[in-house]
Amino acid sequence: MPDVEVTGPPVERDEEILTAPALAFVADLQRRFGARRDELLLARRDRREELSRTGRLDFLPETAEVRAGDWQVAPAPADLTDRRVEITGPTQRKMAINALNSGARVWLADLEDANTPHWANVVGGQVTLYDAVRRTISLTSPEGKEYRLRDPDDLPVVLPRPRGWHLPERHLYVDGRPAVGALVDFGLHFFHNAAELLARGSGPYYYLPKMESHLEARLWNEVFTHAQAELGIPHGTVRATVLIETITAAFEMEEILYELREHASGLNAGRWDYLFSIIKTFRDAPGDHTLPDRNAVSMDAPMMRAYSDLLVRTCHRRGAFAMGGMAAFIPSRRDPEVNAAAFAKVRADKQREVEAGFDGSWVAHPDLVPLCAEVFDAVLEGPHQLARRREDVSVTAADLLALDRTPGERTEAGLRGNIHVGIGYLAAWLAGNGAAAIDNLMEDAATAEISRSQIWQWTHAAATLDTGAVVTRELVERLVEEEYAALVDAGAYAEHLDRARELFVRTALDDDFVDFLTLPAYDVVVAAGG
Ligand SMILES: CC(=O)SCCNC(=O)CCNC(=O)[C@H](O)C(C)(C)COP(=O)(O)OP(=O)(O)OC[C@H]1O[C@@H](n2cnc3c(N)ncnc32)[C@H](O)[C@@H]1OP(=O)(O)O
Ligand SMILES: O=CC(=O)O
Ligand SMILES: [Mg+2]
Repeated sequence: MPDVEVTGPPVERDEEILTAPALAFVADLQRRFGARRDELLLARRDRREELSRTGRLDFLPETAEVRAGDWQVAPAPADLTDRRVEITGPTQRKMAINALNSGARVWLADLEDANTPHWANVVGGQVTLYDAVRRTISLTSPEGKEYRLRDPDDLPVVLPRPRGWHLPERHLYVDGRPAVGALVDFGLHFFHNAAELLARGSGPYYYLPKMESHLEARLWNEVFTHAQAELGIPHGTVRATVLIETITAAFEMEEILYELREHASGLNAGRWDYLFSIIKTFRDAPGDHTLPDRNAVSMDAPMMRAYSDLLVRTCHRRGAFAMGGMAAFIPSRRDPEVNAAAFAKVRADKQREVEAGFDGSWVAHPDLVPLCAEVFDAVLEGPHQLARRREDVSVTAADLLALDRTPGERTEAGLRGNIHVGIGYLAAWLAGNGAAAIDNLMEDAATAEISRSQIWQWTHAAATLDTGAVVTRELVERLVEEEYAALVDAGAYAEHLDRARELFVRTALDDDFVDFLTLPAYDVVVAAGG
């Protein structure tokens, strides 16, 4: 068996991305850092087991000095000082061009929540990013529509988001083992583009998802340090914005910034994975940790406010940007009523963020870029509001864990919605689309995780609904049949619905809780040769 083996199907222009030196670079990352990543995943499991026994979590005593210390992250590079509007989206070519033409300051090029790791997306995404860096990206759609960069000299800064530490890349083997997906995504992008970006006055900048501890941030820092040295890129060129989207990471915001301080740009309030993490972490802990309907948990809930305020305070104290998250409401160019409702809700969300001190925020659709810009323009006096230190904020462990003070009810409509979205989204995912609009909401891997984990928790806790009905396996199975029938009638992704239902039922109901929905879903993709 060769040291490095690509087992994925052929992808257009893969020979430009999977070159021998690029694969050697990724293999080197895998050999140096793969074992440590495996250890960190095991540590996650041990910690979760402890949390499920105690139901308690606190700031780490062993890192008190870091929290008390006087340090700052590296100053922002010139092209990353104004981040008031960031558009997110998959690296599919048409959407990439639309994102680059959207007027946003940053495009989060998503290889994660909004992406499925079909080999065609993994390699195709790298081709898109390669062309985007060099301003050569264009497309003629099957309908004959021409897509070109409107102004190649004035484009958003591109921040790819590699996969989280948990996902393997099962189409690329190093010494007989699947490489770590995150190292493949980062490694290929960095290898092909770091020097080119520098030559163009920018740099290799990334979003880092789903970390659960500062030790995981330390590993990323080691990867950056090594990758830069290996390619002769000056130390400290990389900039990373870390999503604080797990409950354990919320207790280690300072430590995560500290580990990455020579490469850190900011933190982002990834509210959807954060909710998933809360449900997952405390799903079977002693006491009642159930939350109301997914859509009832707003950013005004005390625990979400505490999380968001702590993030702004931590960032600004350390000279890092505080980035807002995603309001899931998607505008519609066809339905004025839906459009108006989406605009009003997104506006309220962005208003809350700018008032809380965030320096910018995310939108999921190009039509929302001007709205987000308008809200931040009205408040920001310069490119950011780092000077607002938020010293008024004081957040305790109890504030972050105030699940029981979250207003809202558990309803049958909520339960049904979780099933509808979960199966509908998984069908899209299996077809290769990692983001979908379902009932005018943006759904991606993070929101689907909430749907299935909430059902797991409600069922295992025998939670009661507003009707007085108890959530049982039988009730869920009956609603699954009904929602499945509705999805069949609707006709979208018909050939994937059976698999999607099977995956959903398994991950929402089996006693053995799967850490990530995308792990068994990826098995299905790989088995189908995708
Ligand atoms: C929890 C988190 O991690 S959030 C971040 C991850 N999630 C995401 O990034 C989701 C981003 N958003 C999307 O993928 C899309 O907006 C969807 C799938 C939700 C909806 O997409 P569509 O159904 O195509 O929306 P719609 O029909 O209104 O799109 C209109 C146009 O805008 C484009 N568009 C929509 N969203 C985006 C986007 N985020 N980036 C670039 N272009 C976009 C469409 O491609 C379409 O282009 P066209 O007119 O040239 O054909
Ligand atoms: O990645 C963002 C989130 O909300 O999850
Ligand atoms: Mg996320």
